[in-house]
Amino acid sequence: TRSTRPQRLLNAVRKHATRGDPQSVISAIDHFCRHSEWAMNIGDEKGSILDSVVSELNPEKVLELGTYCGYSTVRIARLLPPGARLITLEFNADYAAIARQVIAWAGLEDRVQLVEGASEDWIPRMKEHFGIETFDFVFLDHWKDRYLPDTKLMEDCGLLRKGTVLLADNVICPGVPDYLQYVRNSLSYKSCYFKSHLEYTKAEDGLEKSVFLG
Ligand SMILES: COCc1ccccc1-c1cc(O)c2[nH]cnc(=O)c2c1
Ligand SMILES: [Mg+2]
Repeated sequence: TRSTRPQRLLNAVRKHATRGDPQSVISAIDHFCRHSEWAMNIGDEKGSILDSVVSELNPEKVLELGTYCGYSTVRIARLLPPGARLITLEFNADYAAIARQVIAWAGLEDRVQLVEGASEDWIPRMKEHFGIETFDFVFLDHWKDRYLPDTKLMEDCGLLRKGTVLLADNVICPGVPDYLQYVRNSLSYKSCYFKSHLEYTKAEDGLEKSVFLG
């Protein structure tokens, strides 16, 4: 049977990246997506913005919504101190299977917990199942129609605290108008837009950074 694009992306990581070297995994995926097949990783341009937000914040507890092949998981986890924890939720079992292997190739499995399932099922279980009180940083990169309901669900579950930072991918392309309107107009958030480009293309896209004010 034909291989899938995520499987071909993993093959490129195994062929070109060094085990235990997260930067080489990132570079191998970016090279594959620029020169072989486009894939919906955040990419190197928006990825540098993600890096700067994470480095400035130094979060202990991180939630990622939407793992895909684990590219942004590796980008974030490589910047975390060994005691920090990143929980990443992926609905698609095939993507999750590839992501586990990409994360392991980068040598970051000790900091990452990949959970398969729907965000709306797992967000209410973060406290009792993972012993999480609140998150310091949340990266939203999953289904665009889930950004707003999942943000409201995290608020209702008490998973956000004064100063928690939400960073949302694709706020222009494909776009998340309802989420943008909410975080930009709610008195509970201080929001700002980082203009960039859709991964590996010249199309406009950007990241929205929103600080929860409690
Ligand atoms: C399957 O659509 C791929 C695509 C096609 C055209 C434009 C944008 C996207 C796109 C880009 C992304 O960074 C994404 N990140 C997370 N979940 C997505 O569905 C997603 C989609
Ligand atoms: Mg994205």
